[in-house]
Amino acid sequence: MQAQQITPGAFHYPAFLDAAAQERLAQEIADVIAAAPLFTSRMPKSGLPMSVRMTNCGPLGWMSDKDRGYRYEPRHPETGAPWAPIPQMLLDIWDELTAYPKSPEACLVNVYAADAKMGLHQDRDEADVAAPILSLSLGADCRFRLGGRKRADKTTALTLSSGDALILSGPARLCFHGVDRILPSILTPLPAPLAGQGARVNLTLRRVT
Ligand SMILES: O=C(O)CCC(=O)C(=O)O
Ligand SMILES: [Fe+2]
Repeated sequence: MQAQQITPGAFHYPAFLDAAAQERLAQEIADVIAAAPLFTSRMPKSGLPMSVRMTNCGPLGWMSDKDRGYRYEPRHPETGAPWAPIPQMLLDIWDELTAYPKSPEACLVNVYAADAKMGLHQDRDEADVAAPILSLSLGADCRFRLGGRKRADKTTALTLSSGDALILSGPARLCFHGVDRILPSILTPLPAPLAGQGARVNLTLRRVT
């Protein structure tokens, strides 16, 4: 599998998952959503809703609300149920692409409608920043933006497509990143098991503690 290094420590694997693997993953994620319904996180302090809807699997899940802000929780904020385990398929991909000695503890599932986006941010709610972040995308293309470790650093844009993997590791682990917009993608709907959920699904596997 050919990786393209975007910046030191940031590796893009275009078409890492073939169509059959995307379909299998979509079924796993549809099962995760059925067990742990999508919810809306809110920005700390302002309480403004995020445009993505989300859920999680794994011992911990990421969420945010007005009063307590960004954090990991062992239970779904609305149902109170523990998150389902991370599917074996994702644990295998983590081992293959990161070679990190510990398993991921959280898999955040972000579901983007065609008009959803995600502002430039760092993933820094994790105690373990030695571990990479592994991202997988399904469905519509997006314009992904990657910067440096300071918000004002120069950024580069790349397209993330269905089946792509992206790793933020080492010097890129704390780089700012975001999703400018979903690109029109009549040709790449979500795989069948996720049809109707939105335009794009992104998974991030994270080590937290
Ligand atoms: O959707 C993406 O590609 C990025 C998601 C992300 O940065 C996050 O969930 O922290
Ligand atoms: Fe992020």
